[in-house]
Amino acid sequence: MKTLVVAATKAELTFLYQHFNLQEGDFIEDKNFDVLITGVGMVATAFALGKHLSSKYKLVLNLGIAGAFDRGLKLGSLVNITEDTFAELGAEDGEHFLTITDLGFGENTYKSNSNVNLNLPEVSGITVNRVSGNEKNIRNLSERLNPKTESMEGAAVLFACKQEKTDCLQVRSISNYVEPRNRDKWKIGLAIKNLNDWAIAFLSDMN
Ligand SMILES: O=C(O)c1cccc(C(=O)CC[C@H]2O[C@@H](n3cnc4c(=O)[nH]cnc43)[C@H](O)[C@@H]2O)c1
Repeated sequence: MKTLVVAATKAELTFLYQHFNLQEGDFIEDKNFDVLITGVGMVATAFALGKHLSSKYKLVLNLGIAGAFDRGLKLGSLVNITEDTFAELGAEDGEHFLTITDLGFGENTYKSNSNVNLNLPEVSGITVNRVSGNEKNIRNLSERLNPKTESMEGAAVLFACKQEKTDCLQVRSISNYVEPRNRDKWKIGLAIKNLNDWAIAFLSDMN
């Protein structure tokens, strides 16, 4: 059985493509693992996984960059996001937020699930449609959910894996802090390099 590597953009896997000499394209089948590029966001991710996730995979490995709420996480450092929440899924009730669980429509938090020990800091994250860049919104999210990271896909991957009963891991590299938007401070290159170095070693060791 194979591993399915899932990322939002090909740019986030640049060095992995180079190292394993992968062909161009958004779904690549290699000897020991396949790669799926979903597009940015939870809708694109859910759609792509709906098309490609199947029982032929023993593990889904979600890779990407992420924002950090926790200033203790260094830019370029890697985290194992073991729990991820759809932060906006629910209803506003004045100043109060009702989750879909409060509304009686199911879960909004999903966990990763694997026996593999990654030896990376384990954190909980949130998944959003809109990158947080407004002080009041950031404070509300922190108080309500106490997340350490933020991405636009993570919870969708964990959700799909739960539906398909497939083991999954989410490893992300911190590219920026969650704060009022200042793109000049983002360290995307460093985050992608460190993420790819880790992923190349992990996938090489597995096989
Ligand atoms: O501009 C570039 O060079 C570049 C290269 C590769 C990827 C990007 C992206 O913007 C990827 C979008 C991806 O990043 C995740 N992300 C990163 N930081 C945050 C955040 O603070 N809040 C939410 N999501 C974040 C997200 O998962 C996107 O899919 C640019």
